[in-house]
Amino acid sequence: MKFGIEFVPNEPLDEIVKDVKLAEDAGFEYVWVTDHYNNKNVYETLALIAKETSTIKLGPGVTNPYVRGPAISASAIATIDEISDGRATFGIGPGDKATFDTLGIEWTKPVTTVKNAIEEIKTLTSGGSTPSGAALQGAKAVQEAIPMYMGAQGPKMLETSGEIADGCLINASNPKDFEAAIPMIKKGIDAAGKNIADFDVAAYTSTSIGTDSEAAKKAAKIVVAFIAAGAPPMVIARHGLPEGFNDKCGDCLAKGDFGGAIGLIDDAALDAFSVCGTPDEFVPKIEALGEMGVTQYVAGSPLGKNKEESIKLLGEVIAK
Ligand SMILES: C[C@H](OP(=O)(O)OC[C@@H](O)[C@@H](O)[C@@H](O)Cn1c2nc(=O)[nH]c(=O)c-2cc2ccc(O)cc21)C(=O)N[C@@H](CCC(=O)N[C@@H](CCC(=O)O)C(=O)O)C(=O)O
Repeated sequence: MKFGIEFVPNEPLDEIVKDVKLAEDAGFEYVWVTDHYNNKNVYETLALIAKETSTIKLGPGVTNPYVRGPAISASAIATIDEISDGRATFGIGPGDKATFDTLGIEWTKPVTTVKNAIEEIKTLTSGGSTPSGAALQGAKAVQEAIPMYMGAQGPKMLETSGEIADGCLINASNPKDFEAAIPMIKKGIDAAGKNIADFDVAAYTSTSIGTDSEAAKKAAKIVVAFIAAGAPPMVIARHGLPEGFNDKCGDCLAKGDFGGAIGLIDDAALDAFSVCGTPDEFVPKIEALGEMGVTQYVAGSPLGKNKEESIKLLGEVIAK
């Protein structure tokens, strides 16, 4: 199992760099930086991380092809690849409609748009030019191809990731979600005549680890409430949660009743949408994900009550 860690660039950048260095020392192989227009810029954050680290692979987890055209993303990730001396990875997903409505950006044909973007970025970063004549000159074309990952959850997006990408980052924490997702990815892999052994299935989880199990669970509840609120009814049913559970969470959150939302999150909901507990409790949960075909465990927000302690404890899990 490979281990990755997610950072959201909405805190002081020197804090993020310090925590990424801790993660690198703890044995993490990947750092994924989220990309939302209202946070700090993903590429400037990655550049700082690249300068201050030496082994961890790094990339956007995930950007989208609507706020930046493929050629701009290609230039940005080729630059990160140069700064990091060949450690860049690239995660791209379709983004979400609400964000693009806010930005006044038309969000159409997400599968096709992501697919075309990946093809174009692959061409440009390996020194080629697009049919319209775009080509990277100053942004050094990379020696090794930069691994392409897709942020995907829907059936078509998952299938497309198998077909054209090197891996995918799936926002899910429970083996049941991968039981459903991996056959869809495999459909794309088979259609492209590729081998699933060469594909990285990353569980982009909500993680909360601590020496005190109950405190770790408590720290995850608000994040799980947001995840549950965004989960489609099919996923709610998959995890045996009561019908309308997502709407109940969403209603509380919409009213700003965070106490009410947290009150809804019981162990069943925590188990469905997060991985929580002590290092000893983590091991069987990560093994269960591995048995379902997950090849990279990405520790996502909140990590735990105390980020530094959580990164060190996750290092203990990595070492097991
Ligand atoms: C578009 C959507 O795809 P999805 O995979 O479910 O998208 C949900 C999320 O993955 C997407 O919002 C991501 O951008 C969210 N996301 C992030 N989104 C961000 O904006 N920033 C982030 O940092 C971020 C991180 C992230 C990490 C992991 C992860 O899994 C997702 C992440 C969907 O509805 N897909 C369906 C329908 C696709 C569709 O629209 N099909 C149409 C059009 C087909 C075409 O496009 O050609 C059709 O069939 O006619 C499907 O895949 O089957």
